[in-house]
Amino acid sequence: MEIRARAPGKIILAGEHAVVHGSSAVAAAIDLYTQSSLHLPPPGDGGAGGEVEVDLTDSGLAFSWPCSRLLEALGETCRKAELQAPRPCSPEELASIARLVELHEIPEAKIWLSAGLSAFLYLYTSILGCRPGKVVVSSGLPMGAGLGSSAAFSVSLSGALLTAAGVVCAEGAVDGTEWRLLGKDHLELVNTWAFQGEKIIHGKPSGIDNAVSTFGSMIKFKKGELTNLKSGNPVKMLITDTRVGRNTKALVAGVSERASRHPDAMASVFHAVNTISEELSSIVELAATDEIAMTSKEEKLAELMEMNQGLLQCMGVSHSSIETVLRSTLKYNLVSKLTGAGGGGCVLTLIPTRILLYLITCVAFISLKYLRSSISFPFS
Ligand SMILES: Nc1ncnc2c1ncn2[C@@H]1O[C@H](COP(=O)(O)OP(=O)(O)OP(=O)(O)O)[C@@H](O)[C@H]1O
Ligand SMILES: C[C@@](O)(CCO)CC(=O)[O-]
Ligand SMILES: [Mg+2]
Repeated sequence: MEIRARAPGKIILAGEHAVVHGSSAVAAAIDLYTQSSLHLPPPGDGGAGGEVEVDLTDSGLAFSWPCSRLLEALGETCRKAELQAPRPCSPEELASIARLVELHEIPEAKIWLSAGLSAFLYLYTSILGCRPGKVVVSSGLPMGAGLGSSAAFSVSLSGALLTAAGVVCAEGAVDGTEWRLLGKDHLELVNTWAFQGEKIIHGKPSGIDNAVSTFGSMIKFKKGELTNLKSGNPVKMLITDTRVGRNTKALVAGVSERASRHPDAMASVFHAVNTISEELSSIVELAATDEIAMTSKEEKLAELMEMNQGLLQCMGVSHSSIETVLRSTLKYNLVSKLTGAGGGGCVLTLIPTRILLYLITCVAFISLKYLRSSISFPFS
């Protein structure tokens, strides 16, 4: 049996980090996905002699554990958890899982994979027990770059595993693709499991990344509550990857440490971010119908993104590579902000309609010129 599930990455338009401390944030799914393909041998095949395998195709590494070894190390977990209500991974269980991951020598340059492997082992053994199987993971998302690769990993894995366990199943088709969607209740369950995976990778996630990866579209998120945002006119964003690697867990911990050193100052920063996210989400929802409204909507969005970036600098999560992108885009009067955990990773730049119209006019002008010269050429 083969089951395939995919989940998208995301951008955060406003509110990252502050959302961990209770502020609102706004995020949107993007069309880059992580896919998990689960292969299960027929029941009775492999048995206690079988293995649990994971093939991480993007990093070119594969890992496996004999089922008997997993059963010995995890005992209770391998008797399968209550699937409708996942329990958090206890520190003892996490320590046992870490020892299982350490059985493999992961190259130093790819040691960051160990968090993803721990999340994999937790989700696999909690949902399917210690039965043999193989998962192949592939992704179009850059890993550790602020586009929610860890959440897409946890959501696609949870989707495939819960489908195999028979507790969720796909319903309607996604327009124009071979993919089918899960119903609302099933998505809720996938999201709850994926959040447990995110906790293993991130330490203290707010839940925004797994929520937007599970439910898609554009959302406002505050203290675990999700509101769908209906955006009339889509805004265009350019995503620049600084290619500076960083780790969300460490950055989130750094902000919490700063907050405990300067509680009042940081509370004001988080409050300001909350106001920005609230205002941004209401602007997004304003149905812009004519050109003037669209322009003023973009101007407001740009200003709010600029203010949010300033507050992210206050939190200590910007980086010289991010500042270079900010300066470069500012030369063209374009506003940018980091997205996701910062410290490197990706930067968003709002591309206003005026620039798009300018680009379209340039392309039209160039093709017109080319057309004229190609027509006139034979006569000249
Ligand atoms: N396709 C994948 N294969 C294996 N591990 C993955 C994959 N995608 C994500 N991971 C795990 O997630 C980690 C990256 O998560 P991290 O939260 O640091 O960055 P991100 O999710 O890309 O960015 P952000 O959280 O800011 O949106 C990797 O180090 C790895 O452990
Ligand atoms: C930095 C953060 O706010 C967003 C990471 O994409 C962490 C989180 O909310 O879990
Ligand atoms: Mg992440």
